[in-house]
Amino acid sequence: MLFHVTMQVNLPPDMPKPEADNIKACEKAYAQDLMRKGKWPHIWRVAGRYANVSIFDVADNDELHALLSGLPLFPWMDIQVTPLAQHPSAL
Ligand SMILES: O=C(O)CC1=CCC(=O)O1
Repeated sequence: MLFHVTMQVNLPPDMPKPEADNIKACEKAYAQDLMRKGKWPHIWRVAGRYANVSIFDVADNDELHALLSGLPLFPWMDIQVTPLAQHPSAL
């Protein structure tokens, strides 16, 4: 199942930089592991925002929730999920 996911990151401005840098490094490693496994085939930066638009390819809602809630940045994210279905005009 494919899901369109928007993640808005809201790190507190007063978080110490070393702590923020460590969380971001953990996030990158976690994300790239899922990308190598084919679970996270697309990620794009939203221009002008600390946000991304991603496509997840997972078995079901429960797998998506498990992957998203495991994100190191999850406690500081607003996440919007849109389930995707086949479009009848798609080739
Ligand atoms: O920077 C972001 O958009 C948050 C993020 C998700 C995966 C990753 O590597 O960074």
